[in-house]
Amino acid sequence: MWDAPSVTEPINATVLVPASKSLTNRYLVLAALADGPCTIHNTLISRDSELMLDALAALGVGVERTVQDDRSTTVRLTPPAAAGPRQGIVHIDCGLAGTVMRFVPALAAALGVSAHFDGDAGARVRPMRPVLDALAELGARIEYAGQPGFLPFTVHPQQLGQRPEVRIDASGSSQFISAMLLAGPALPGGLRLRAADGAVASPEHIQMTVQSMNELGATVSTDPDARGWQVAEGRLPAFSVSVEPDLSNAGPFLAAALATAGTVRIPHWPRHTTQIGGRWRQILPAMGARVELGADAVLTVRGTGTIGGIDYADAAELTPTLAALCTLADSPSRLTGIGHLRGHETDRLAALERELTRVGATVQATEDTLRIIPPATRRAADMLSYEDHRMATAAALIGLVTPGTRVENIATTAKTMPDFARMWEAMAATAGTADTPAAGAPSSHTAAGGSADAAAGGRA
Ligand SMILES: O=C(O)C1=C[C@@H](OP(=O)(O)O)[C@@H](O)[C@H](O)C1
Ligand SMILES: C=C(OP(=O)(O)O)C(=O)O
Repeated sequence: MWDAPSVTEPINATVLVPASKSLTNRYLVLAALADGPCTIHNTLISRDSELMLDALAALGVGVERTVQDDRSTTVRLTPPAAAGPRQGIVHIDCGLAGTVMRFVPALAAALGVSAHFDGDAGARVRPMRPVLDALAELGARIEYAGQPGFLPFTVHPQQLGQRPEVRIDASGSSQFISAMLLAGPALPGGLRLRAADGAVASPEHIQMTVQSMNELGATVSTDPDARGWQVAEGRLPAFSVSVEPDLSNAGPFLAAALATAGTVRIPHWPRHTTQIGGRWRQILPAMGARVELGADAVLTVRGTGTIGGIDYADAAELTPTLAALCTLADSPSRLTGIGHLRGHETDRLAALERELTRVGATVQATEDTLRIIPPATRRAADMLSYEDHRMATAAALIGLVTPGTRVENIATTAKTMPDFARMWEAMAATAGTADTPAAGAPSSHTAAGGSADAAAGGRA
């Protein structure tokens, strides 16, 4: 149990947010398909990215890392010299990382490596079937060790062949589509992929995959209806890239500005991004904040003391933070189109319903919607995190303005932000300090009452 810090005055912090999990793990996979060594600056170092690095090493990718003076990590990856059948079966631990459990089986199959996959207990119930069926359709053999369609399983690539078109049900996760697209350049004849009828989960993440691939020299096209994709076969040219800060993980810090009527600045905010966290720039003003992206790439969010409820669709991985903020609002909210979050780290709709009710909110979860009526008075509670980093950070946000809140297993934030507790405590410690313009150099502490720096992580 972690005693969440609480404040009674506005916070005033500059927060250096670590690199994006989604971009890091895409760049890592793509480096395995390049024609020479690749360099990834400001690589996220967290449980999910470590699992990906270990998986790539098991597939024959050379991995060297260097910690830079500014504490960011640069990773140099050397792809395997040639794809093709190898002796033996490699073992891959997916932890609870959706990007590892979905992206790596497709990559292993495309590289011709037989691999056994397993993960945390919570990973064994996350949906896998659509991507494994797609690999089977291309000629791989999938051997399930437990329940068919779930971890653990072994992928035997056999001889992958070409298909005119592969169809995938993407209603459970966009990662099924992303996995196949990322492996596409290494598949014989490339890939033509279509989403089967029905919803496509988290479409921003598919766009992120397509854009990252094209930026790094792959050839991926999207059908006009955004439900079909074509990937050309061919090794990517060796690349060097720098990872943006994780804008979804910026969310709880930005929300803290609203919760405390304070100010939070995030340096290195990309003006254009494929990250869904880019949407905080629209969501937070709609809830009453003042939001400004400066020419110096610092995003400044100022709380006004009023938080309005919101009716919002498709918040995807932003949902836990948003739901916590809705609990602090002065009017009800409705979050729709989030049914597939029931297959995330935990059933997030059920978990949010339970935990937000614990602090006094009236919460109703339907199959794909959350309705949240904020409590007249919040209760301090012991909030559970369900091995879910975003449930833990959502609880920290409530704790920031609800003295006595404790959060179970705050260490679960190591999935994407290992330094979260320290960063959050540093941010809380700025409560009551004077508001000053954001410092240009994010790591500088201003003397005597200036804006404190709750920095951690590296800069691009
Ligand atoms: O591809 C990615 O990096 C991700 C895709 C999304 O998954 P779903 O489509 O399963 O929601 C998102 O929620 C997850 O945090 C990261
Ligand atoms: C759903 C998430 O993670 P994963 O990549 O494990 O699917 C998430 O980070 O919100």
